[in-house]
Amino acid sequence: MVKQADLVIICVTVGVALGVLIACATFFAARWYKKRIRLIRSSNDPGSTTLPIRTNGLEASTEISASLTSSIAVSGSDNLQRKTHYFGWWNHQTKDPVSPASGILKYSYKEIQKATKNFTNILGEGSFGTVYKATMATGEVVAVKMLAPNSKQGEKEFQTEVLLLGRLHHRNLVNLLGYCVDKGQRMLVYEFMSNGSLSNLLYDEDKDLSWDDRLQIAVDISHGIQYLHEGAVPPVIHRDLKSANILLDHSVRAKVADFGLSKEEVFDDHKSGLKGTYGYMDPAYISTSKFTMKSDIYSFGIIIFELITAIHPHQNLMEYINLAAMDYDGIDGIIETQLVGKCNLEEVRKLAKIAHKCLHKSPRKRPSIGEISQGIMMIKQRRLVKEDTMSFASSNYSRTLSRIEDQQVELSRIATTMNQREGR
Ligand SMILES: Nc1ncnc2c1ncn2[C@@H]1O[C@H](COP(=O)(O)OP(=O)(O)OP(=O)(O)O)[C@@H](O)[C@H]1O
Repeated sequence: MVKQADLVIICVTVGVALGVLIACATFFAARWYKKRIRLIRSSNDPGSTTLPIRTNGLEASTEISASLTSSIAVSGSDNLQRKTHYFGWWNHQTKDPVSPASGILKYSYKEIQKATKNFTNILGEGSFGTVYKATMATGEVVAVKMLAPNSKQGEKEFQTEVLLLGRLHHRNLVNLLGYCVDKGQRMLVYEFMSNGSLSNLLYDEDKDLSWDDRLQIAVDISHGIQYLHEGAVPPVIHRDLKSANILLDHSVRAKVADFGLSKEEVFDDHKSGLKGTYGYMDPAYISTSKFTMKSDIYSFGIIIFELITAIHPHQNLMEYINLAAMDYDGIDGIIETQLVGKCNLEEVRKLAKIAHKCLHKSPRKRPSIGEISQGIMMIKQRRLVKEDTMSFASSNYSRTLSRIEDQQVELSRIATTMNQREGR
């Protein structure tokens, strides 16, 4: 029989255990409830939902709206088009859609009108609209892209461009300085790239691009893409890499331009919803409609071959590449004539090999932008080491030569002294 005292002890123990259990349950339930409330609040406030852009040694600087990045970031499918509802908050805040935190300036129509001399100084024309050269009140020279009227596609691209570029900064991306939403017009203000586009430089008659320039341009582009793919969090896919979207500054340093400007009209298969530019488009994307970082890599491979051959992808570049791939030195036969005899063939072959890997049929087998970047840098560095070794060798040789000359002078001096003594 259980004694009464034991019964009391058992009851107290069970009671205490039950109390502790209830206290724990209440504590965890309260924490879970608080967390949920916080999550609901933040999801209702797009402005506060920001994800950091990782610097990763790639010179990123600010933050990016989560709602935007989820539509731009890597997904493997055609997210950009499907997730346009994320821009809903933009449409409800048309007064000043860009957060001041983005660090870009808002201009009035009048300011831009004055800076462009009433829109007379045209730099070029793209599917987005006309691009003007402008001198702002501060004296700064900029490029102004004016959105063509009634362009729905352009409207979306405009939003993407302002939101994304306003927060992505890298020395190899064309910097967005400001924007204008005024008098029914939408404009983007960029840093001015005085040497225009790579395609203009490659295909204009009076261009002059040395092999060194081209190698440096390849390095610059790779760094721009590396920042997008590996520096930004979440990663960003450009989707329309081509020589026309690579701009060059006064010292022929290259920057990647035209983010978020998907151009349906360039590729005439509207039904498929494919975006990009014919000739640069990854065949795997065409067959699967899945756009990945490796599709950007494919386009970059085409740009590298343009740098080597100055053959436009619309002029059977792929056929020349395939022919050249049959021999180790096949690329020698399609190097742009301007470069023949003025470039290091070994370097050209190495760069072509990297470009070839970018065009691999299977996207998975294409290298990452980090690997490509490293590969191109190695071509440059190897040359520098060679030059260093040669100059070291030649400086050693001249030092030995001058030592021999010194010794000869000394010997002849001794001989003269001895002769003089003997003569005395
Ligand atoms: N930041 C800039 N600085 C100097 N010139 C520029 C700048 N941006 C664009 N341009 C000039 O304007 C032209 C048109 O540019 P835009 O980006 O609108 O079109 P695109 O890229 O050539 O073609 P598409 O938009 O059809 O792909 C370019 O070829 C270039 O010469």
